[in-house]
Amino acid sequence: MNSYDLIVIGSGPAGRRAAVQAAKLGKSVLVIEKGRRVGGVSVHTGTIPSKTLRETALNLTGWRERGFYGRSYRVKQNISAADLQRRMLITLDHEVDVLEHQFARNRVSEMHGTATFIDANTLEVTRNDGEVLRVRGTSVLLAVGTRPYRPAHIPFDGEAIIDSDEILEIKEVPRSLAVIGAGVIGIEYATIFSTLDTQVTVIESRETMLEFIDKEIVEDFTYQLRDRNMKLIFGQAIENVSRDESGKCRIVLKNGRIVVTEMVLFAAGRVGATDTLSLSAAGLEADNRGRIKVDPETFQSDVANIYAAGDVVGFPSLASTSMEQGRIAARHAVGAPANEPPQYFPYGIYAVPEISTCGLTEEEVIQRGIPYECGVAHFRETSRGHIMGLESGLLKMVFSLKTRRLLGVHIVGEGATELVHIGQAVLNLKGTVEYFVENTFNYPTLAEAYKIAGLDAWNRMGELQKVQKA
Ligand SMILES: Cc1cc2nc3c(=O)[nH]c(=O)nc-3n(C[C@H](O)[C@H](O)[C@H](O)COP(=O)(O)OP(=O)(O)OC[C@H]3O[C@@H](n4cnc5c(N)ncnc54)[C@H](O)[C@@H]3O)c2cc1C
Ligand SMILES: NC(=O)c1ccc[n+]([C@@H]2O[C@H](COP(=O)([O-])OP(=O)(O)OC[C@H]3O[C@@H](n4cnc5c(N)ncnc54)[C@H](O)[C@@H]3O)[C@@H](O)[C@H]2O)c1
Repeated sequence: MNSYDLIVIGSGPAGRRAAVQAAKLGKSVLVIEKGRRVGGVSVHTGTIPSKTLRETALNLTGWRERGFYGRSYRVKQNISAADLQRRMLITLDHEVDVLEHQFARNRVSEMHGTATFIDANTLEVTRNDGEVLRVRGTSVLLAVGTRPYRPAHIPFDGEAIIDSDEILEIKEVPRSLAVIGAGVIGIEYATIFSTLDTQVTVIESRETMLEFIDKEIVEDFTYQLRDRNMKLIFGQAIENVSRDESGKCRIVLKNGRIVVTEMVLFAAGRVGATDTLSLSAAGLEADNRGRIKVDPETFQSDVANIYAAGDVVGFPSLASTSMEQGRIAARHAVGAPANEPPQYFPYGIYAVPEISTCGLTEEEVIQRGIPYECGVAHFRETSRGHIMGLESGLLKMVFSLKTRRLLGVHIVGEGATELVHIGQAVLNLKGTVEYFVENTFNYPTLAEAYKIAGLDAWNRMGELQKVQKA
């Protein structure tokens, strides 16, 4: 039986960073991946395919140019599902190639098969060709991720009633689509398909969506979606979903309303992929959503030599945070502890338009009783916004009145997921409103919105200070 310092189960963002980190520290590492190719959900069914689909849809529809040329402007008429998938496959191949090369040059061993525990140090791997073998690890990292939640009462058929894995393989772009669940996945796909002129209806059982995002940003976002005719139904549970004789999907809501569409995307959460691991053999157990409890600083589970990182440990379930969790877990596992990560990380929602946020929302600041001031800039106030023909886009910053420090940055609009990093740096370096007022920003850029929002807040905060000093 082969032995390794660290065995990593899963080759998604958490697994891959962990494996390379341990290898860089001179440890022997094995990655076990049940998929045919490495990369995990992130590369094959989640982050990268959905973001590539988004980029393709925006390019082929000419979405970004419509501010100038009107809503009927198209780069390509009749965009097909094949058009959308072509670019995705090329991107995925490239991602896998980069990853394989990383593993090879860092001497990380790979095994393709499904891992199950025999005991806390021993794993049985059923390889994809049927062969079964055992391996031993001093430490084991569970980076098995999640899969779509598929409740029994939804009649998934892989064709018209689908989950977020299956949406990547559709044969035609639907004329109408109902998206059940206004979480990040649901909202990203709903808005992407809306750019393709699909009539989209979003059904969400809660009264609002994206509750962790600053309310003013969600309001602006919601207005934009409604303005382009997307139907948003909040506070409505689903009675049943079916297909009629003509193949159309019928969604009956608890209040009796019926929504009829060509396709239904069920995107109401995900569950940890822990059911095939035989966790009990290692002395571990998962919660009712398949997730594993860990120490938030070391990612060590209740069993000393077993660690878990990435989506399988729950919030925030991002590729970005999973990578960092994997790296930290690997360092602890091989006895080279890492520093704690900075307090604030960015969250990017690749809807159309993008949303990105870092730090405290205005609602959180109020809840904590912190005296504060906000600064706001509209992208249409920036020269870059004019050049790009932007009609929308909003950047908001929240500052402490007492310390003048930036507490949170919230953006909706073009480039939000890139722009947020300026705010993130100031936030984690404990910068104040003066940073934005005193520094010069490239012109014309969207980043100038920081200057405008900073001045907006400072004008009010400055007056307050003078009064206090007097
Ligand atoms: C549609 C969608 C869009 C997303 N968009 C973004 C985004 O824009 N930005 C962002 O930061 N995050 C995004 N995410 C989230 C991101 O994909 C996840 O946070 C990330 O993939 C989690 O990484 P992970 O390492 O935990 O595991 P995963 O990427 O889930 O990979 C786990 C791997 O483990 C393997 N595995 C499972 N069980 C076993 C076993 N028993 N034996 C062997 N192998 C096993 C699986 O085959 C899989 O390859 C998105 C997710 C989805 C679904
Ligand atoms: N851009 C990104 O970073 C990105 C993109 C996609 C996914 N993700 C990650 O993937 C994870 C999973 O995303 P998700 O959107 O599937 O899950 P989620 O749990 O975040 O959202 C599910 C939504 O569906 C609603 N819902 C649940 N049951 C329902 C029902 N029966 N009818 C109507 N609505 C219902 C919930 O109230 C919730 O709003 C997220 O935690 C997220 O971090 C990140």
